[in-house]
Amino acid sequence: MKLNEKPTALIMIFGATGDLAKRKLFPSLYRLYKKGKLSERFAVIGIARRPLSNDEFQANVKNSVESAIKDSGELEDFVSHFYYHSHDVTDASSYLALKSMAEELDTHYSLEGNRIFYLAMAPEFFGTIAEHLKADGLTDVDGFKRLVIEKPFGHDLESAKQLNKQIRKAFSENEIYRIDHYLGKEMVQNIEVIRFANAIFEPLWNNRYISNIQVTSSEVLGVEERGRYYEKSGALRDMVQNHMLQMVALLAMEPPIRLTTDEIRSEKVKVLRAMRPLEGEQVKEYFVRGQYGKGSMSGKEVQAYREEPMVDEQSNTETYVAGKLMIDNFRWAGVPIYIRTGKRMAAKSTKIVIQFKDIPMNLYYQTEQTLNPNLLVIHIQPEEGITLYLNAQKSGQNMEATPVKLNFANKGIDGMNTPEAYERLLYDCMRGDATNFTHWDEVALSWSFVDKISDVWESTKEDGFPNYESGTMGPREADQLLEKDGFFWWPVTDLDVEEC
Ligand SMILES: NC(=O)C1=CN([C@@H]2O[C@H](COP(=O)(O)OP(=O)(O)OC[C@H]3O[C@@H](n4cnc5c(N)ncnc54)[C@H](OP(=O)(O)O)[C@@H]3O)[C@@H](O)[C@H]2O)C=CC1
Ligand SMILES: O=C1O[C@H](COP(=O)(O)O)[C@@H](O)[C@H](O)[C@H]1O
Repeated sequence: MKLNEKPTALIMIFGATGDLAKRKLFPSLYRLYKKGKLSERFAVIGIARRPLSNDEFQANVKNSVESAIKDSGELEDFVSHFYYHSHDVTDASSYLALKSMAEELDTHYSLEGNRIFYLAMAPEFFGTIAEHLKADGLTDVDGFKRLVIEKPFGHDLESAKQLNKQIRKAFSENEIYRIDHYLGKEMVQNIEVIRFANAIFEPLWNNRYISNIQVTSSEVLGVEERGRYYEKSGALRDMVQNHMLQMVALLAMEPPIRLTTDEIRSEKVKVLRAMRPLEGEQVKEYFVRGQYGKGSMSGKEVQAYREEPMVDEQSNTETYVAGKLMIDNFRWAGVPIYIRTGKRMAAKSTKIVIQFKDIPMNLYYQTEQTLNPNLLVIHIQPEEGITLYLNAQKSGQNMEATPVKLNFANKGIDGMNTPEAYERLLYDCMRGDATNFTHWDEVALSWSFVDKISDVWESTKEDGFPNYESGTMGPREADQLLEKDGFFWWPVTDLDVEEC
């Protein structure tokens, strides 16, 4: 399907009264509609247990769009495409009613039998829903059928395999769209373009010129209302297994022979296969875990993780992870890729810093001082852009090198907000482009890497928890992880350097 084509489909959202649907899915569908990317030939069935009429459901959709988007208009037309079906997904008898509703809407909107099943529900229901969809004939369609699955995809490799087996009974691999919303972010998608469309970077993108890479995704928010889920997940499963490893795969992969879904995925898989697995004692050497204690954030006292709702007061769950990854292949041998992510940190920031190796000698002026290394910084969020830190002679200075920066701010170009990750991903799914969704092989490899770490962490209680104060950048051990290699974490705030 071409980029400007307007897809036609019936979208069934399971979990349509939940938080994700309200905050992300409805506003994203609205943006697509408003931009003319959805044809008039679409319909949405919202599915959840609570009884709602179509009118009540449409009012909910309207409210959620209005709260997310300031200048929303044309809402009546938009919400008229939404229908509601009250249904307990564990109740086998109610799928047939859903089927006849789907068929009516298919005819009414001429949807050509295209169906998207979006599972915005707790993962324990994913397998059951997929099996019922097949058993009751909802997947017997003339057009395409696609299953969109939210994270977490399993709790470990074993449970992920089980889940995959269940959903594969009803959908083939190329009909499954596993969401990793980081892959929908503008600047995450830009990693490939920065690397493969610039003659100045690709030749340097290897262990001869890069000394280390740092990927940070820090959050200011704590665990909020998600204690029940987070207690079983922790930062390793919640962020590292998916978003962090996906960013690493994009940074480290070889250029694909073509920009097709299969070729890109196959290169990412090779990176994940080349990641050095960690066993036993090595986990301690390469990974650091943390848990936030109380602290002060923007002048307000906040409570420790162990005091959050639905969290065990002796919890051993990590809210912070820092790690060193080694990709044992020809391009990356010897280059550490450091990752860190955590909650209740000093700033909300996702950033990638590529630190280049020092030049062999400093010819300039204060030769006893080393020059600042060249850095390429990819700002994923909240700001979006690229900064290149160079050394240059400042006017008036004689043969003296000073650090300067070249800045490209993505949002500064036309003042427009870049599309929400979910907006892109929904559109991609409707168009049948699975490039920015994770293939089963990537999921499996990520789990097998992460499982080794969680096995060790779960069998050894961390006595020092909580080990970082809310409002800081994590535990001291995370700094030591880099210090022992002769590096340090670059700050997530901009370096105080003059712009050229
Ligand atoms: N919220 C977010 O920002 C994010 C969420 N996710 C993932 O998205 C999924 C949904 O999350 P979220 O929206 O936060 O969850 P919520 O708990 O807010 O919503 C759950 C939804 O499922 C429905 N539901 C629960 N049990 C049943 C049942 N037996 N039959 C039919 N419907 C049922 C609920 O409605 P009712 O009670 O009326 O049945 C509700 O609509 C999860 O997998 C989560 O991990 C992923 C990333 C971000
Ligand atoms: O998937 C998740 O991501 C969010 C962070 O996403 P971001 O787009 O705001 O960076 C995280 O808060 C959440 O715990 C996790 O489940």
